[in-house]
Amino acid sequence: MYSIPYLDLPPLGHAAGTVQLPGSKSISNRLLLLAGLSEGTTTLVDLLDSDDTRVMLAALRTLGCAIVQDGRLTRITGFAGRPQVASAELFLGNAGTAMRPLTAALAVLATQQGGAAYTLGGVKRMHERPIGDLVDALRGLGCTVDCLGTEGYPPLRVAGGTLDLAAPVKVRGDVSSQFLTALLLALPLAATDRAVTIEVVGELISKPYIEITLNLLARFGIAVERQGWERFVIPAGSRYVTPGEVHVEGDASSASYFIALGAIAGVDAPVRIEGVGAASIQGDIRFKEAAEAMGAVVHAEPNALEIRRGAWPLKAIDLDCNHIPDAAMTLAVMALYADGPSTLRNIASWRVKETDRIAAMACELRKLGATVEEGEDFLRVEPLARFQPASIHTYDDHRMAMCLSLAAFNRLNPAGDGEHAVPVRILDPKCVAKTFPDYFEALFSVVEARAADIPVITIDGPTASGKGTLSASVAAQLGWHTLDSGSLYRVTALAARRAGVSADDEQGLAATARAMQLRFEGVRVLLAGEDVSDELRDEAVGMMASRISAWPAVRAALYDLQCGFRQLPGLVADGRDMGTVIFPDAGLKIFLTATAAARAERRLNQLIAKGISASLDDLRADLEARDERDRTRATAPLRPAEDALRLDNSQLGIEASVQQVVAWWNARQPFDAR
Ligand SMILES: Nc1ncnc2c1ncn2[C@@H]1O[C@H](COP(=O)(O)OP(=O)(O)OP(=O)(O)O)[C@@H](O)[C@H]1O
Ligand SMILES: Nc1ccn([C@H]2C[C@H](O)[C@@H](COP(=O)(O)O)O2)c(=O)n1
Repeated sequence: MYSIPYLDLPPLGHAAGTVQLPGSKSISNRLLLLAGLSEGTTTLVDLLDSDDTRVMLAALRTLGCAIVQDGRLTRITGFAGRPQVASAELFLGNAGTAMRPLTAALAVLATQQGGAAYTLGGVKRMHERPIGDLVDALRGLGCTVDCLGTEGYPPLRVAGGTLDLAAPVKVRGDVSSQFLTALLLALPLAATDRAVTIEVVGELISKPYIEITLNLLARFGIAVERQGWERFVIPAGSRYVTPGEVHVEGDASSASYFIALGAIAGVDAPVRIEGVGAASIQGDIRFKEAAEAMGAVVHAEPNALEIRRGAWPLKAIDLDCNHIPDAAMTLAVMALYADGPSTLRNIASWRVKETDRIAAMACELRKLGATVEEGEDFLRVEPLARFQPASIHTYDDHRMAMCLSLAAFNRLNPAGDGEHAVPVRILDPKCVAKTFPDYFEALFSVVEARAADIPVITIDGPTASGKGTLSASVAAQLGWHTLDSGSLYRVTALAARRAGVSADDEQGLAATARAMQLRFEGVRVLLAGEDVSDELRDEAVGMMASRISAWPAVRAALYDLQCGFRQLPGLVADGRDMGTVIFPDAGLKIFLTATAAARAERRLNQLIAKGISASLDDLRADLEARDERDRTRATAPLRPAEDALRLDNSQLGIEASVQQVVAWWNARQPFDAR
């Protein structure tokens, strides 16, 4: 996951490959609650691991469930309708799928257990999301529910009361279907002696989510009788019975981003999505039909989808999106690539989600340059001929981040010239943790970008100037990859030494460099499967690396390997010739220096930390000799690129150096501060 303030997406190109979807959030949190309420142990396979499921798991633990997580399996031993604690304060983040059903379940349980009292709260936005319709329904049933802040909003306290099930329980269905889901999940706890009827007031929205609820209830032994979409009867004698093992299918809403990706960029080969398909019980699977209406070519298997681009530009649509409320957001961004204005209707529920998604989507699409009309319950988006670079606010809303990432395909824009392309900055990218923590990693694994579009910062300089340290920290701040090019010369030196190849044998060394079987695992370097990272830092290996790196054939042998590190979303490369030879088109080049005295002292401290003693004078003499050789060799000598910025960190701390480089980088980016 990218836990950084912003992630810049360079202009992206074609897409192909396979994505494994994380488990469905809606199914995961429903299953967790059902397992928690049941007697016995339920094993959930491929449960979603995200912010929203973590708060549900924590709440269930607090209430007395035993939970064991073991790889793909989560085993939950339920509290069988009797929480182990009579009072608890539950923090539920911004997870509506936890807040609503837990409120209902605990309100009902609190009526059955004298003295029980539970409070349920979350983050600030959760306290702005209405829950009044559910509170009214529960109070109508005889539960005692207090709103601790604003009436009709969390935080809530449920405590005591007397259930009266004689009359049907009434609940509004036109703001959020989660209120009905909450009652459907909670009321089997009360339907022991008599059937309980729920009546929906108003037109029920998001019906597919109710189908998921009914489907999962059935698996736990509760066969709800549905009478149209107005009445639901929970049979007398209801009792939750664990089905044993349940597999969590992939998240159909999350699939929408990759379906869109195939429709926009699946040009030569399809994008394959595994984990969800035609057999899905999730309503958002019908996003597939909306994408097909826009031109996508979709091949559906029971548990997988393959998507290719069909019509291009995409076809504009005018669609009632009530049946795919979450996935429909993705259509708003696809509309930028369409052949006319697209209208998404019946989406009023967007306004009470993680953020007011109609307002947020309109605002962010306009930043890209789009013309957008926003109504109480609709959004009309015109195709965009020329995208503007934009810094996208994500409103702590995972779907805003994932949808807007699709704007990075603007190089493919059918109304564009194929040349004009802009990056997209996604602010607070870690908000995807709510449902899809590794979304951006998954995206980068199936998309391509022109090498020239992938940003590079080079950091060259003499030995022990702090290149590696600076490079790693800048890369961590930007979410980029690193290339420690010195380690490639060092590993060549080590491989040659082991193979008995002389430092004077240019062709033998080049052959050694080409034949090396290397693997990089983070900062670790593996040579023929052996982790040689520590050995590479030997002073003798460094000295030999300096000698062999003077040979043009050795440098040529390592050229392609180094270029291959230029991968999405960006690269910070350090060495001697990064800015002059390997990445001459880098967007920012730094020449990092420090006095020989400072560098020798840093090296000494490094050795002392490793328990190795050395003389400061010897170290200084060695590094000066190495610098001299690196500077004076004929091929790719150590020198600043003409357009490099110089940074002397003799007196500048690591953090200050990092902030300086990031500031230089940002000053060159096209994003404004909106
Ligand atoms: N600005 C700084 N101030 C003080 N110490 C620093 C600074 N930058 C780096 N160092 C320290 O200097 C030492 C050498 O840093 P580093 O290994 O990053 O240098 P390098 O240029 O990559 O070296 P080499 O060329 O040998 O690979 C490390 O112990 C590091 O913590
Ligand atoms: N781009 C590079 C990187 C390194 N070298 C050579 C010269 C250095 O003395 C030696 C070891 O590098 P270090 O790990 O100390 O950065 O490798 C080079 O020629 N070009």
